[in-house]
Amino acid sequence: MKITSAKVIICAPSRNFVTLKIETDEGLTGIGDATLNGRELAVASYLTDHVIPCLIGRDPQQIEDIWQYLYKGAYWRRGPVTMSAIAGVDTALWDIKAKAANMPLYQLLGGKSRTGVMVYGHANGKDITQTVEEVLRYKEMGYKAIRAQSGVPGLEKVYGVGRGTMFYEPADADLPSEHDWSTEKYLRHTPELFEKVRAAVGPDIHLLHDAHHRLTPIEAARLGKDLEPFRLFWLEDTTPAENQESFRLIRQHTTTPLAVGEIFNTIWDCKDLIQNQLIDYIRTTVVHAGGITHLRRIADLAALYQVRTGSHGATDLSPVCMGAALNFDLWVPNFGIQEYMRHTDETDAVFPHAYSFKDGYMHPGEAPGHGVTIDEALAAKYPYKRAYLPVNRLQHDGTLTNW
Ligand SMILES: O=C(O)C(=O)C[C@H](O)[C@H](O)CO
Ligand SMILES: [Mg+2]
Repeated sequence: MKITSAKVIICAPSRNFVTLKIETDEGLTGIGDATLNGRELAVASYLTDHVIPCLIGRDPQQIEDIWQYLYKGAYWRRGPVTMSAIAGVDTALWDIKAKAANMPLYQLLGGKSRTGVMVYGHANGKDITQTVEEVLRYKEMGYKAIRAQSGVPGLEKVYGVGRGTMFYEPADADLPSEHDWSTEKYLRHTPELFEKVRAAVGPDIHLLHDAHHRLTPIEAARLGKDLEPFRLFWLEDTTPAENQESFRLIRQHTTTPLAVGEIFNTIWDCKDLIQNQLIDYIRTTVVHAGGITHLRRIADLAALYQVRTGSHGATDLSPVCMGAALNFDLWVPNFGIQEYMRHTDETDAVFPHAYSFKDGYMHPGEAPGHGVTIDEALAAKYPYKRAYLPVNRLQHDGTLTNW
């Protein structure tokens, strides 16, 4: 089999997505997600200008060799642009291989290890009362695990709290909008939020929370400690994780399980965290961590240390990524949970898919490949529209901080 052509499809049905489509001389095609929120065109250029010319004529069945060729061959390794581009190729090649085998991708990976993929949904509200109502609504919809985020008194806009309740989209402007931030206000508010949420929802629902990289290690340690009575499934992204060592300090102070990794691109970003057992869940996902081939390597390392997976699944990861991730999740032995932030109907129409949600669990479906396709004619009706994530400034003096 040979790769005869490949192209990048950029579309914006509700938000921007970058999709790589690979065609072969045997008529089989595969697609991969290569979306990098706010930097979409950089990955599109990386693929079109630098990767696609290297793919033509290669055997798409040699997934590992192509992965190594793109990773080592660039000389400049790692980084979100490179690894999202490699992920796009890798996902499309696994799609082709599974279609050639006439199997859903999870079968090719080793078959299913569980009956369904437990997912967590996003409940958020402008204040505690509204967030509690939302958590109960998610419970009613069948979710077994729910992430709770709430507006903070005295702050105008807070990460995780959108205008709508089902489709939160933080990349909301063609230049970054500016939010204000106060760690003191957030740390005062969040334990009360979880006290109320836990009391309302009962002991059996898994609760999660995302601090979105905003705290120092000692602040994170305090939050983890304050949240212990409410038995969180995980506390996510407490500190900017470039400094893997900082997790040691957090760990010394709290038994609240820790999750990190949505902005990691390779195994090198999480190697120390895993080997030193400083985290409980690794959140790397297919599109930003080099595809199925590399994610499998990360999960295997994590398994040695009883660290479980909890892949990122926000709306800026396309349904193509979601389909691939669900196949991975159904197989991976050390699965923990999968994030599931629903896409809009417009997005779902552009990316018809075999996966489905029922009673808190998802299933990738039985279609050969990863089970997601793209309606190119429909995609063409939604051209790229620049959209950036916000930035945060400290409320008291305007210093730029982590968003
Ligand atoms: O879903 C999450 O946990 C996020 O933190 C979402 C991120 O803000 C989003 O993917 C940024 O593009
Ligand atoms: Mg997050």
